[in-house]
This record gives sequence, structure tokens and C-alpha cells, in this order.
Amino acid sequence: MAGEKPSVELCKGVNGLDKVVLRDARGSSAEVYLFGGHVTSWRTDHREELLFVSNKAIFKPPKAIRGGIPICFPQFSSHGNLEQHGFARNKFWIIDTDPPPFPSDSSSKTFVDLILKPTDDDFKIWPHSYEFRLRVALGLGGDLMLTSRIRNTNADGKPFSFTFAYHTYFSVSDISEVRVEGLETLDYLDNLKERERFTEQGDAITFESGVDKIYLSTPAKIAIIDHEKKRTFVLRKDGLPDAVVWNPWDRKAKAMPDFGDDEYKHMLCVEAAAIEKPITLKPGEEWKGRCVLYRH
Ligand SMILES: O=P(O)(O)OC[C@H]1O[C@@H](O)[C@H](O)[C@@H](O)[C@@H]1O
Repeated sequence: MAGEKPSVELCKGVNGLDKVVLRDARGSSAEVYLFGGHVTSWRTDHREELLFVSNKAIFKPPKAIRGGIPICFPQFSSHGNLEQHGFARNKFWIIDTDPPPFPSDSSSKTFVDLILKPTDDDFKIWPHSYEFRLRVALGLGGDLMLTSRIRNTNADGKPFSFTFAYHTYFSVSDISEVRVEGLETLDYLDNLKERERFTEQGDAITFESGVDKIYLSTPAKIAIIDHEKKRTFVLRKDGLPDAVVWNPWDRKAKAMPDFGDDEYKHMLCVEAAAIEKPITLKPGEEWKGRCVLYRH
């Protein structure tokens, strides 16, 4: 497929929802739904899908799409007054045709810029004015780059705080054949034990039961090694100190209406996040959080 022209195309996805399809010159691609600013597909130049999306995913607003890369903002999980994982994943974003320049992002020409701003109704839920700019880009080697820029545009002088995650669902062959590297020996908050703090023991992270952990102060690079597929994902992040690792396993899978009973075997969420220390912005201030996914 080499030699194709890079393209960025707005078209209709499932249930007529708008999506943007990015294709690079070598044939790698990504798809982003305007609903949620939600990446639902990332494929190699051999058309191999790298993200997991449930066969039972409901592409019906306001329910967030199960799989891909939901954006959790301004609240990760259920800690806070807002709905689980905040509202950004349930909103319709628009294409930002005139974003402020990205100083360090000049290598990719295959990208889309989205923007989310609050409506009057949104103020009732979260009384802050903000501009959330999301750039989804395909790099020259087929890597997928997500950059979020969040600005406080409050006119009343008030700061705001938020937590954040790129809730990435990686597609894996078999969860029992997967190992995560980069998080061993770190402290984590266990969401299955009321966020009690523990220290990870052992040299490698493997999976034999449900996991829902927030690793703290993690390195910039995390690897997800799929032995069966002989495939490694590398996640690089910037501005996002924490990393969530989630797999619901069988019992929770059965309780989720938009997730197949056995699908937990074929996915693993590893999420670049800022959770333990919420980000606080004064009016006029901007925060940037970036996550780049590679496949080897
Ligand atoms: O079902 P949701 O709202 O998409 O959340 C899925 C999971 O997302 C994870 O990031 C959380 O750590 C889990 O606690 C949560 O169950």
C-alpha cells in the first residue's frame, strides 16, 4: 500500500456519526469520532487493527463508545461530583480549523484538530469555561500521537482543577500471554481496594485476574508485550505522570452490557493519566498532555 497519498477525510461512521479518517502515505490509518473526540481505530500499513473496540459497543450518544481511546476529562473515574470519567467522552467535539501552532509537532502532516468548549447547559454540571484542543496525528512510522491542550478561559478569575486520562484499549491476542514493562516496583492505588496504596512486587506485570490500578509517578515509556502475537506496543507520555492498568476480567465483563463476556481476554487498558495530583489552571493558563503509541 506504499505510495498512497496521505489524507484526512470526514465521513460517516456507525449510526451515521461523523468520523475523521486519517491515512498516511504508507497506508497506516486512524479513525476519530467527533462524538467524544474518540479514537476508535489505529491500523498498521498491513491494515492490522491495534486498538480494541467491543463487538457490543453502542455507538449511541450519550453513552461513551466501549473501546478505542476515550478521553477522561475533567474527572477520572468516580472520584468527584461528576459522572464516571467526566463528560468529554460524551460530548460532540468540532473540528478546529484554526488551532494555535504546535511548536514541536511539525513532522506529521496527517492530523486532525478537534475542540471542545462548554455550552450554557454544561456550566450547570461544571461551572468553568475552558477550551480543550485535541490533536490526533499519525506519525511517519505509523505511530499514533494524541496531544491535549486545555486552557482555562474563566472570565471570573477562578482557577479550576481536573484529572485526566487517555483511556487506551489495546488489542491483545490473549491477556494471559501479555506482560507490561515499566511499572514494576512502583507504588499504585488499587481501585479494587478503595484506592489503598501498595507497592508493586515482582519483576514483570502479568494478568491472572481482574486489575484496576493507578500506578503513580511512572516513567515516560511503558511497554505492553504480547508474546503470542509477537507484538509490542510502546506508550510514551509527557505531562501525564500516572498510568492506569485495567482489565475487568470475566465477572465484571458479564455485568457490562456493551462488552462481550469473553472479550476481556482480548484487551488491556493502559492509560496515560494525571490523577493523583489534579492539574490546576488559573485563567489564561494552558496544560498540555501527550501520549504517543508505537507498535513494534
Ligand atoms: O465503564 P467505564 O465508565 O468506561 O469505565 C471502565 C473502567 O475504566 C478504568 O479506567 C477504571 O479504572 C475502572 O474503574 C472502570 O471500571
